[in-house]
Amino acid sequence: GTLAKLAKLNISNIWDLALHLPLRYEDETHITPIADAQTGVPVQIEATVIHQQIQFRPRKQLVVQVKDVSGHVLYLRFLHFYPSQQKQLAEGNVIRALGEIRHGFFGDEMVHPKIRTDIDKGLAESLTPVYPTVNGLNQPTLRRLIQAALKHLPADDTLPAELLQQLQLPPFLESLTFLHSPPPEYTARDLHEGTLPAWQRLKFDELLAQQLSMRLARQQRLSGHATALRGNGHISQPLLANLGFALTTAQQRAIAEITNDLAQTHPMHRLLQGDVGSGKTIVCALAAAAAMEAGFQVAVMAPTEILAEQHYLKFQQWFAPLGIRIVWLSGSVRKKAREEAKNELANGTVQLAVGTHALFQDDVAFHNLGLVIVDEQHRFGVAQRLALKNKGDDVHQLMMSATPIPRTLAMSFFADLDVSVIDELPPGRTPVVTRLVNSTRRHEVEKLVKHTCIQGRQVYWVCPLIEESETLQLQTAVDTVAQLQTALPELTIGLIHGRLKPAEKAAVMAAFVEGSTQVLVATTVIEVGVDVPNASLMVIEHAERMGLAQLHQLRGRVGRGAAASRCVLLFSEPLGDLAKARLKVIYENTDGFEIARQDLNIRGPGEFLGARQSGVPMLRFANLEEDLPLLEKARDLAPILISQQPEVVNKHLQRWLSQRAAYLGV
Ligand SMILES: Nc1ncnc2c1ncn2[C@@H]1O[C@H](COP(=O)(O)OP(=O)(O)OP(=O)(O)O)[C@@H](O)[C@H]1O
Repeated sequence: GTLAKLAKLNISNIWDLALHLPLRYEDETHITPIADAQTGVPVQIEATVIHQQIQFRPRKQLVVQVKDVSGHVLYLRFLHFYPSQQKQLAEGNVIRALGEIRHGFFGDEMVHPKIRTDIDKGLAESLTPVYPTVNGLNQPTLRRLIQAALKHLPADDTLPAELLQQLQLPPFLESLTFLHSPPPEYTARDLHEGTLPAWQRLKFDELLAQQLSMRLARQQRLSGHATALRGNGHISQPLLANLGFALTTAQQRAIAEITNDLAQTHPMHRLLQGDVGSGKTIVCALAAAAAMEAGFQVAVMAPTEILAEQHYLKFQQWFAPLGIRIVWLSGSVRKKAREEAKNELANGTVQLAVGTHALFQDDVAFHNLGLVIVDEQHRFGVAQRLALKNKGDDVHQLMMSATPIPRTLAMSFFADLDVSVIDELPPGRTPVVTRLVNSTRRHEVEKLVKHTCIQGRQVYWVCPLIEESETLQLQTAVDTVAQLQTALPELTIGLIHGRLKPAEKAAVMAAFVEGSTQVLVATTVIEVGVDVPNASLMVIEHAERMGLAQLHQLRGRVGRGAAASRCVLLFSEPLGDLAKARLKVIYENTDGFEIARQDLNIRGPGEFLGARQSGVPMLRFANLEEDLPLLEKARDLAPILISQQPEVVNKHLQRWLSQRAAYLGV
C-alpha cells in the first residue's frame, strides 16, 4: 500500500523521505477578513455559510455563499463535489476556506478552496508544507512520515563546519528541518526564495555531488589506458584535396584538438559542438581518417536510423573513392547482411562502420576498434549508453552535438567532457530571413515557392508533426504534395518520409540534390543532416507544434549556400503561451546558442536534454539558470576536496549517490 505509493515518488528510504521537499506552503496561521483579501494571493478566511445551491449553468456545480465578520460575501465554487462536502458546507456552519480570491462568474469567489470545519482547533503555528504526491497518499500521511524520517537521520554533516562557515551555508539537517517545518515568522513568499540559506545549502550539496562524481569519472578516465592513434595523412590529405573548400579556422582548431587527444594513451572524451551548418561532419570524418590511418577501426553511431543514414551517405561519398570499405548496421538490416557485416568487422576487413545502437549489441565484435563517434549522444537511452561504455571503455570517444548546449549545462552535465566548439560558419553565408505566417495565408506562400523555383532555387516543405499517428502524418504529406502540384503544376515535386525503404529514400534525396526535383515535401525526416546548398526556401507547417531545437535544425537546412534564404513558419490559431514563446524566440534569433539558452529557460534542463525520455534524472533542487554562482562554487571546490579531503568526498557522495545514481554521468 503506502510503500508502493512512496515508490512511485521515488522514495525508498529515510533519506529519500527527508529530501522530499515541499512544493509550496499553505498559510493557515491567520485569518484574513474577506474585505482585506488581495486578489490572486492565497488567503484563509473564516465565515458562516449563508446559502448553498447546486447550479446547472454555465455547468453543474456546487455554489456556496459565505459571509464573514467584515460583512463581506464570498462565493465558493466546486465543479466536482461529494455529498460529504455538501454536508460540511450546510447553511449556518462556520468554516475556514483557503484559496485565492478572484472576480468570477458570480462575483468575488474562490474556486475549489481547501475547507476546514475543525475551527475549534485554533490556527496553525507555522506554514503548512504541501508535498508532491500521488493518488491515495494524502498530505497528512506524507507529512507524518517525513517528520518521522527527520527524527531518524544521523545528525552529522557531510561537510566540515569550517568549510560551511567559509561558504556561509547552514548545516544540512538544520536546513532540511527548516524547509519541512518553517519557523512561524516566515511567510510563504519568503520560503519560495531560492536564495534562502536553507535552499542554498540543499542546492549546493546537490551540485557538489554532481561535480565530484564528474571529476572522479574524469580522473578515472585519464588514468585509464587507450592506444595512441597517430595519423600519417594518407587518407586525410586526399580527402581534404577533394573537398572543394578550405576548412574554417574553427574547424582547423577543432580537428587539431581532436588529433592531439587521439595521440594520447588515455581515452579521449570530447564533445564537438557547433551550430547548424557549421561543418561538423568533415571534422568527424577527419578524426575517423586519423584513426584509420593509424590502422584502427572506427564506429559512427547515431540515435536514429535516419540520422545514421545521413552520415553513412556522406562518409560513402568522401571515403569510398579513397578505397575505404564502410559497413552499415542498423536494426532494419536483414539477417544475412548483418552476419556479413559482423564478420567483416570481426576480422578487420572493414575499417569503418556506421549505424544505430545496433553497432553495440553484444554479438557485434570489432577487430580493433580505436575510435567511436557518437552523434547526439544525449538522445540515447541509459541502456544504450551503458552498452557503449562496456564496448569502449578504453576506446577514444568523440561526441557530436548539433544542439548547442548552454554553458551552464555544459559545465554541469558534461563536466567530464572536453569540448571543442566550432563557433564560425563557413564563409559566404547570408543569415536566413524568418517569417511567421498565419496558415490562412497559405496561398501566398505557394506563390513564394513558385517565385523561388523560377529563380532556379529549391524549396523544402515540411509537413506537420503528427505524433499520435505515423499513418496520418504520411497521409498529410501525400495530401500536401497533391495540393501543391495542383497549385503549381509546372514544378517537379518530390516526397520523402520515414516509411520509404533506404534505397527509395536515397533516390528521392539524390533527385533533390542534383536539382531535378524542385520542391521536396517531407515529414520531419530532413531534420538533421540534409545538406543541399541550392535550397533557399524552407516552409514549415504547424510550426507552433515543434520544439525550438527542431525548428532551428529545420531552418538550418537553408542558408547553407551563398543565396539569400528564407524560412516561412506557418502557424494555426489559437496559439498556446508556450507555442507563442517558442515562435517569438525562433523569429528573433538565428544564433543556435542563444536559442538553446532561451529554450532552457522555457523548458528547464530536464526536458532540454531529453532526460524524460532517456530516464536520466536531472537536478532536483538547483536551477542552472539562477544558481550559476553556486554551481561555480561547487565546481571550484570539487578538485580541492578530492585532493585534500577524500574522506569528505566519500561521505558526501555516499549520501547523495544513494539518491541519484545518475551523477555517475553514464
Ligand atoms: N570550411 C567550409 N567551407 C565551405 N563549406 C563548408 C565548410 N565546411 C563545411 N562546409 C559545407 O557546409 C555544409 C554544412 O556542413 P555540415 O553538413 O557538416 O554541417 P553540420 O555542422 O553537420 O550542420 P548540421 O548540424 O546543420 O547538419 C556542407 O555543405 C559542407 O560541405
